[in-house]
Amino acid sequence: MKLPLIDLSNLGENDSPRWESTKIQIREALQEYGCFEANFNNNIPLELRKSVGEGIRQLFDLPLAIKLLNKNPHKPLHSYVGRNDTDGLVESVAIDGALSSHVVDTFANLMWPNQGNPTFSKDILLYCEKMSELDKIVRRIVLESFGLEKYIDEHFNSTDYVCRINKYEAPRTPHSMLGLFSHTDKNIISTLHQLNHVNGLLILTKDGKTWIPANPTSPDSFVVLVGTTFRAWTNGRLHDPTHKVVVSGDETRYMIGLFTVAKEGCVIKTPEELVDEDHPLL
Ligand SMILES: O=C(O)CCC(=O)C(=O)O
Ligand SMILES: [Fe+2]
Repeated sequence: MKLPLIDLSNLGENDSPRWESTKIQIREALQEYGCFEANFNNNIPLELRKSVGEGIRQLFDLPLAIKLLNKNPHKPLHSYVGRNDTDGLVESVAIDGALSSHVVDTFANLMWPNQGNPTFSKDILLYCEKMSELDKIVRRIVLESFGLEKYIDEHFNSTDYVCRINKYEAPRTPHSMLGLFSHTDKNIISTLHQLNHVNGLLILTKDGKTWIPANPTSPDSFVVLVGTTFRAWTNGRLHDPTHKVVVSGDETRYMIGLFTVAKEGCVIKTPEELVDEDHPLL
C-alpha cells in the first residue's frame, strides 16, 4: 500500500479546474488516511536543501550541554529531546515560532554562542516559510471543501508554527529498530520533510491493520499529516493517523518538520456547521 500522492506544485488560482480537482483529492486523502504525500517541487532549490542538511548535521554535532539549552519550561515538547529521553533512536530540537527571524537568530545564537550561524538561520527561515505555504494551501482547501471559507482568516490568525528537526541515529544492525514511538500528533497540521534518502516513517491505516511506508517518491516531496486538534475542529471528519519511525542500516536519518499549532490561549471549537444529526458533537 502507498500513501496518496498529490501534486501541489504551481497550483494556481483558487477557482481553477485544477484547484477544484485537487480539493477533492485532499479531502479524500485526509478522511481516509489522515495524510498524503505532497509534491511541491520548484519550491525548495537543491542548493538550499544541501545547505540546510549541512547546518543540521553541524547542529547535532554540538556538545550535549549546548543542545540542552534548547528548552521550554512550559512546553516540554517544544524543547530538545535527547537519545535517553525516549525508547527510540531519535534526537530532536525544536524552534518555537520558527517563522520569525528574531526567534531563529536567538536559537542560533544559543547553539553557536560565538557569532550565531547566519547561514543556518537564513536556511531554516526559508525552509519554514516554504513549508508554511504548503500548510496554508492545505488548510484553505480543507475549509473550502467543507464550505467554511468564512473561517479561513480566523483559522490562519489563531495559529503559530513550531519547527522540529529530528535525527535518527543509524542502528548499524541488519534489523530495523524503533526511531520514534507510535503516536498521533496533537497539533493541527504537520508538514514533514525527509532531508536525506534514509526512509523510516510508517503510517497506520484507519482500520489499524496495516503500516504504510511514507517513503518520499522524490526529494521535493513532503508528508502532510492531520493532527488531533484538526480532527477535533472538523468534528472527527478528518482522521489523525497513528504513525511511528522505524530505521535500519548504517546511515543516519534526518527530518525537518513544521508543526502548525494553536496559539497560546486559543480555544478549539468545532464550527456549528459541522454538527448535525449524522455528526453529533464528539
Ligand atoms: O521523522 C519523521 O518522519 C516523523 C516525525 C514525527 O512523527 C514527529 O516528529 O512527530
Ligand atoms: Fe509525529
